[in-house]
Amino acid sequence: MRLRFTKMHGAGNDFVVIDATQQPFSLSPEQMRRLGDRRFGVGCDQILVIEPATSADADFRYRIFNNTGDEVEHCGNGARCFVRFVVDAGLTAKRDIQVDTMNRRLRLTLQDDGRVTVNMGAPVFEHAALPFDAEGLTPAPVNGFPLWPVEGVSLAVVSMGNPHAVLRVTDVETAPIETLGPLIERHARFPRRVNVGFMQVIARDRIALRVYERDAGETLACGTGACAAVVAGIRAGWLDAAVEVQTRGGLLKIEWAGGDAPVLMTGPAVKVFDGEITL
Ligand SMILES: N[C@H](CCC[C@H](N)C(=O)O)C(=O)O
Repeated sequence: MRLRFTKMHGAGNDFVVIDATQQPFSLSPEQMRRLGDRRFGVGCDQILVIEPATSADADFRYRIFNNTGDEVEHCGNGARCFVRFVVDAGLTAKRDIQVDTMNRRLRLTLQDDGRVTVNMGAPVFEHAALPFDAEGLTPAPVNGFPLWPVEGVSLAVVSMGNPHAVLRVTDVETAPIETLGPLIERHARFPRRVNVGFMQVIARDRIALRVYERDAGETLACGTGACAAVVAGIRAGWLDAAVEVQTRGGLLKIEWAGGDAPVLMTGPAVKVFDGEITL
């Protein structure tokens, strides 16, 4: 089938965006994998599919597939690229947009400087939300926030709609991403696997972050991972309510007032090229 797409990135986390409001979308998992393959297809971390809204007060629905073809619940960098796409494609005249993902309602605003602010919803700490199996583990609380011993490190577990395990490291450049990342990503205590964040606290308002993502491996940035890391850092008493997150692909700003307040993420969204592919 011939498919029109747009290649985009948010802080280096890259996407193939499919407008399914203007063309039928029905790819098999194998076709999705080929689309996402950096040698046999277009190549990306995730595939974003834009669909008409299915609820009255939303403007769109947007689905996210990792480049393995697995559908997932949320993608923060992708949400920003989604807004850039629908505005540039003339699919909406709005600049404040409401979109439904698999399990959340996001509110997004395209700023005058071209950055996008996303209301990412509130973090969830219940283990069933990830899911995380803490059976038999004794947490080591920091400032009353439980960190869980897994594979010899202390993990904060946070759901942003998708699952995150965050550990604090002294230097992200020397952190054992390649070994510990996959070990935790597919650890038995995370039955639906997990995104693994390695956070270096530089100051109370600045961290460096690398994320070994579920399915995709290390990406240059992870929006939901940045939210999860800042939330964990605030709960542990290491961070203030507004934090600049340095990722390998660029800077994200994350704000969280605590409790059941939503996490706000602001960052870039860039179109790279349009294309067509036959799958
Ligand atoms: N790999 C993630 C999905 C993409 C998240 C990330 N790209 C973001 O910007 O939030 C997962 O399986 O939950």
